[in-house]
Amino acid sequence: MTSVQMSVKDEMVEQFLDYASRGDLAKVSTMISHSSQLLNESGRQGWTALMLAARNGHFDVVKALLLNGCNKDLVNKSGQTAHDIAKFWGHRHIARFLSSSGDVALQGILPSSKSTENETYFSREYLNRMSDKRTDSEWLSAKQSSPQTVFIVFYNLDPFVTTEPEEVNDIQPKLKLYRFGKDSVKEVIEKSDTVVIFLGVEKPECSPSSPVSKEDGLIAWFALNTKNNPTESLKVTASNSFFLTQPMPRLLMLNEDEAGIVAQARSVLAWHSRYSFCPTCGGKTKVDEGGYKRTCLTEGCRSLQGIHSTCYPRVDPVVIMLVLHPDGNQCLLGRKKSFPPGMFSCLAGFIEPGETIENAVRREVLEESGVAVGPVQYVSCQPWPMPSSLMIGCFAVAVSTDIKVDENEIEDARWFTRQEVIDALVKGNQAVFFMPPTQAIAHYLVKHWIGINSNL
Ligand SMILES: NC(=O)C1=CN([C@@H]2O[C@H](COP(=O)(O)OP(=O)(O)OC[C@H]3O[C@@H](n4cnc5c(N)ncnc54)[C@H](O)[C@@H]3O)[C@@H](O)[C@H]2O)C=CC1
Ligand SMILES: [Mg+2]
Ligand SMILES: [Mg+2]
Ligand SMILES: [Mg+2]
Ligand SMILES: [Zn+2]
Repeated sequence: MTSVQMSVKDEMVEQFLDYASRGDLAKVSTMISHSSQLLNESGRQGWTALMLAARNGHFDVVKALLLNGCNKDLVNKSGQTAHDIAKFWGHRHIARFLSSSGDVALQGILPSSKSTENETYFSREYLNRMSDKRTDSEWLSAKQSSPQTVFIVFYNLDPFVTTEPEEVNDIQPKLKLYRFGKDSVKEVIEKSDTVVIFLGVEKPECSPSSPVSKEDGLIAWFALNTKNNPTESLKVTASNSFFLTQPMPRLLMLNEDEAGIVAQARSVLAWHSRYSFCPTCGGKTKVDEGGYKRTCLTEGCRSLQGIHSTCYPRVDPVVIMLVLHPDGNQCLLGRKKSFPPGMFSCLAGFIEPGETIENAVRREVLEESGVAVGPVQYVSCQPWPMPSSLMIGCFAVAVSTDIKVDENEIEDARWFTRQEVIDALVKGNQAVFFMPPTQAIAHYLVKHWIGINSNL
């Protein structure tokens, strides 16, 4: 670095420290938004902006610095932290604030994080997957021939469902997976293009009234997918049964137990339908381990040496985030061109290789909306079997508020006030905008921020 560059930088640091010391929040915030590296810079005697703000009792500046991710554990040349300094000079509220955990810096913006796991649609584990049985081919084939075993059938990844007789005329009837026995699916299973996967066994508490299988008391579930319309050969008894086309939004009409089963089955079956050949050599493969592996049939293929991820079902992690305004009372929602008119949702994006959840949140929000994000907090996740994503739901706090939409990705993004969001949740499509359905994690994140019981 040249001496001219050095002095420009020194001058900036000097000015930044001066603003922090004098409690000029607006100037401090502007400088951070241009250069976040200033946050941990120090001047004379190793004093940082946080220490100077703490020394002079500027609580709002201390909060802003922490919110932007400055390190509160740095020490000056006398070995004092910002906390020590605040305590020494009698600013007890600042000292208390600095001594509490990092999360407290976000108080009033982020809702308190609960340690309990939050259930979302598609996330319920109705079955015990019993992965140890996937390699027990004898056990698997005994289960496939057991009269108690349940088969669910997909045709081009659309599940075969039925409606409850009394619900047929409802505007939006609840759908149920059609549970076939082994004899009804015999012909379909024998077809060469059919893939059969083992899903698991019913947990005892799930099936109190089901007949118990005589071999080991476990009722197994399998799913199969075929590319040829199997309606003829499925000995269907119920007339109000059909293949559920258009997964979105119709897959959201199942009950919670079955939504979890479909999340598992459809994702694995979609993987089979897209990866029929070996990704390493392009050769033919065979289905192994109850449908949880595809093994290459080409002798000497590299995928046969050691363990390779190409042989196992894939999951794509996606971050989905509710970005909160620094004032704590607005949130950022966007809309894609493909959304129904009037609908806004959380921003979302695929995690890229070599990226953390937090960095993916910051990158996607910046790319799509131009808003810079500081702290990120994980909230909950949701399997999304279209075809095989895991939606990782987060809250994120914005550190800049100007919006510049990337029109290639989204059509619009806006800050909505808490009241506008409450109206959208309460009034549905009578409000300024409307939200995705309750089953989507975007809906859940917004409700969770507002503090409404997410089961309502
Ligand atoms: N459950 C929910 O509440 C919501 C779910 N979503 C889902 O989140 C997912 C990701 O959101 P986007 O905004 O589309 O992501 P995105 O913002 O990363 O943009 C999508 C683009 O990323 C590229 N891409 C990178 N990796 C990809 C992969 N593994 N699969 C497909 N495309 C990939 C493609 O060019 C694609 O057009 C979508 O599948 C969407 O259905 C989105 C919003 C709400
Ligand atoms: Mg994107
Ligand atoms: Mg996106
Ligand atoms: Mg992306
Ligand atoms: Zn191969």
